[in-house]
Amino acid sequence: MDQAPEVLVPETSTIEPSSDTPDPIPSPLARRIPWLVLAGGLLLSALAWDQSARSLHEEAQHRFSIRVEEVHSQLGDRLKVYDQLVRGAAALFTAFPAVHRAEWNRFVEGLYIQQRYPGITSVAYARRIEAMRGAELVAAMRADGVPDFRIWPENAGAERAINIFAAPVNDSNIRALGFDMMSEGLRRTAIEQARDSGQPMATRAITLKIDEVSAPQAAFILYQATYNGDRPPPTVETRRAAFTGVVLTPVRIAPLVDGLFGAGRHDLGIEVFDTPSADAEFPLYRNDRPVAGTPLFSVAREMLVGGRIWTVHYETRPEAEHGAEEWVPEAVLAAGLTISAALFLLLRAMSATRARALVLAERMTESLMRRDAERKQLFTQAPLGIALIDRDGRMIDANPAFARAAGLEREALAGLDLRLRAADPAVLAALDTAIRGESGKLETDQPLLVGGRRNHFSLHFQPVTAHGELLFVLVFAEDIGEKRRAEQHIQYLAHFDALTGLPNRVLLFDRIAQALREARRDGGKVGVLFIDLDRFKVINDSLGHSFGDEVLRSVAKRLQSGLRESDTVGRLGGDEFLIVVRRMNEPGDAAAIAEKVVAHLASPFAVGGQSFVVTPSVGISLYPDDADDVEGLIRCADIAMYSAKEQGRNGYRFVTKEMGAKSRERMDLEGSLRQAIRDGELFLVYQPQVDTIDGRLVGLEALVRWRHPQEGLIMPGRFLPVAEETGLVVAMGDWVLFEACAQIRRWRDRFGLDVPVAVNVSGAQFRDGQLPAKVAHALEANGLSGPELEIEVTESTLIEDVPAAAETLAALKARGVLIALDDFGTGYSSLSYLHRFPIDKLKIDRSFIHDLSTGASNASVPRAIVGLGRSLGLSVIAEGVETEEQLQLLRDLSCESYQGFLFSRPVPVEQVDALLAALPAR
Ligand SMILES: Nc1nc2c(ncn2[C@@H]2O[C@H](COP(=O)(O)O[C@H]3[C@@H](O)[C@H](n4cnc5c(=O)[nH]c(N)nc54)O[C@@H]3COP(=O)(O)O)[C@@H](O)[C@H]2O)c(=O)[nH]1
Repeated sequence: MDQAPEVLVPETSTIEPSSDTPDPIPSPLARRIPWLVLAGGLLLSALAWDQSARSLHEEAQHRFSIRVEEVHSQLGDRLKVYDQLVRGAAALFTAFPAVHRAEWNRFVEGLYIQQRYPGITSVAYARRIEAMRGAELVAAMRADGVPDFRIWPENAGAERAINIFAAPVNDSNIRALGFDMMSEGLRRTAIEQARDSGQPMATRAITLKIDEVSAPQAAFILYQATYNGDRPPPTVETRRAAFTGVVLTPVRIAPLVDGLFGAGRHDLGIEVFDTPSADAEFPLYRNDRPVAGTPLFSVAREMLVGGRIWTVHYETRPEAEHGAEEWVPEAVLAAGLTISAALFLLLRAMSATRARALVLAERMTESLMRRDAERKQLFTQAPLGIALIDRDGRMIDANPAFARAAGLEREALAGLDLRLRAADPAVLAALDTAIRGESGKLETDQPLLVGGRRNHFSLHFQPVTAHGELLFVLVFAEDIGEKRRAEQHIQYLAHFDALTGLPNRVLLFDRIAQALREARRDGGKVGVLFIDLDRFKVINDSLGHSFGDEVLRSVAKRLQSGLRESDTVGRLGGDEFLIVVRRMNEPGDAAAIAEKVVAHLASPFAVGGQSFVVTPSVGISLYPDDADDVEGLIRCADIAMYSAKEQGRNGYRFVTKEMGAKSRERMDLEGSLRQAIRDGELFLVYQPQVDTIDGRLVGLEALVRWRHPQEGLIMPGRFLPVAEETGLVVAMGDWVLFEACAQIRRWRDRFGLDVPVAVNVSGAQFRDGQLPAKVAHALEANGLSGPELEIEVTESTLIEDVPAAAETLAALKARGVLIALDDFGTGYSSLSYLHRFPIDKLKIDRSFIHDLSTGASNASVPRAIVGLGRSLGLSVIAEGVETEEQLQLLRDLSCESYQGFLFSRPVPVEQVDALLAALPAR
């Protein structure tokens, strides 16, 4: 079985869960991973944010430094330009000492100071004069076109520097003309420094004269001294001596600094201090009002301006502290947090998904394993044989049931070529058809495989394909031998009698019908013989059913012997048999068979160590003489059989028209009896039982009669057999029992009756199981205690089922009633059972009494019965006593009581009334 495909299964029947099934619950580490990732993510986000903020800070600082450097150097450059300006202007005086005012004005105008030199209000020249020579200067200036020129202030020092040129020409600069620069301390100091150094020198912060009135603001004046001669004097003394005046440029600081920035672009805070200075805390310039709080960055740089040291404070402006990337750290942080949270959620979800996937995987694995194991179990334990055959007809695998069905070892089946080994060619054909893709079914009574077990099999061939390709052929083999045998048995039971093996009623009917068809077609007669065994009921009841069954089997064998092949003997049921005689020429043929039947049964039967004779009563009907259908023929034969019985049994009769009428009467009787019970047509008569010696009344026997509305009085001998056959005897017996008890009540009330009244109970009543209850009810309903009533039961009834009979009698006895055994002596084994029954009285059957008088037998039986009764303490009564002779014999036998026509026939109630009334009071 090595080459077996996936469907092959090992011999296993248990389903074990897999040990390597993954744990569906995530490990603690796996559960922590999302949290670790979250913590790591938060940390990295914080670090990234910090790093980003730092680099942004450093970048801002770097930007600030560069910007400061840029602004500071621009400021320095501008001041140097101013410096160059005054130097250049001074050089003009060196080259042309007699510069005229108009030339000066043109020179300055050519400088475009307003556009190029922010903050410079004018480029002026102050000439040094001695105080005494002021008037000359005034006269010369006025002559030179400045009519209002005057020197101011008037009370000046010995040395003066009078502002004679101031361009560009405007009102302010014109007003500044004549101002003595040396008259004011700050200016004079700067001028003297400029004179002595030969370098441009600046005043400390001042308010320009031109601004004093309008808008005071910080300014300084840059001075450059001019000297006589072509070259600058080399020493202080020579410079003082050659000093001719100063070029000066008043510079408003605010425009100077503001000019460094574009319009409205004060990205830096700037404060310019003139240091060292007493007013250092008051800046020369501040480009904006101070803001609350500390700036992000600030720096102080120094600058040499006209011999003075300026300190310039730079600081970041709030609006410019942060660059365009200010959002970056927050964005980095936000992104980090978002990514961390997303990662966390993703991992959590993945962890949960994984857990769910693991659970799902485990369930699927378990399910698959279970299904696999179930499929294997199904295969190995299936009661149905299953085999897999490949496309070449070779056995791939087979389950144990198939091996059993084939009658071979399972191992021996592997690789077996079915084409060579199939026992039945039909199996081979079905296999080939299945290999071609068509399923099929067949039944075979051959072995599945050559050399295997022969049986009846049902086979189903099922091709199994995938994508149109044949994988293998599944063969299902069912051993239907049992089923077939059961079906055959059922068939047999349906047509044959289980006890005797003879055809039963169904088959008999069929055979008669067949014979009738033949006779109709070919002509001729059909005979039906209805056989009933005489007194078989007695055998059955007294010796037991198994004994009776054995007798029936023996009878069946004898009936079969001597019959023609074409004739059929069957059993209708009970002790009734039927013989169908086909192709009969004349009635004598049937008579001959009937005689043969009587003759065959005549010799004694030996059953169970006993030898006895069974006689038959045979009724014969003929087709087409008596009836032309099955039912009619059987009914006629049945009627004829009854007639044979009436004629003394052990013989045969052909059916006659009169018999048919009698049979119909019998059926009519059944219907009428039903009605009689219902309509109260039954009544009781009573036969007295008297003492053999003195004729004293010792009891009464109730006997049923039927007053038929049309036919008058009908005796029980006529209707009781019908009542017993139909079961009506139970209802009838119930009525008799109750009516007798009611009569006892009446007689006791009227006449003080003190002898028991006997009631006959049939076998059917006794077997009913309800008798004790019914008796109890009848007694109670009529206020009787029990001994007033005597139950008569026949010996054969008791022997039928001894334990049940003993139980019923015990129950009756317990209720107090008396028990009499009727027809005693006619039974077969009565004596052996007597001691088991609680009996009070034995009734000697009237046949023995009759025989006494006729001399047919001696008195041995009545004597034995009387002796038995005495020894068992039972009273004994003889029935059917008709003559004095019989009575005398009974007296001789010491039989204590009797009943019979000699004393009284059964009489109606009224006559019993008279009898009782005549009795002497006791
Ligand atoms: N289950 C029941 N069986 C009953 C009932 N009533 C009667 N029977 C049985 O019917 C059989 C015939 O009874 P019957 O025709 O009433 O005959 C009885 C007597 O009339 C008859 N008898 C009495 N004395 C004589 C006689 O001197 N000579 C003579 N030839 N016949 C006589 O005997 C019958 C009583 O027999 P037994 O019961 O055995 O004492 C009969 O078997 C009845 O038992 C019933 O209600 N239920």
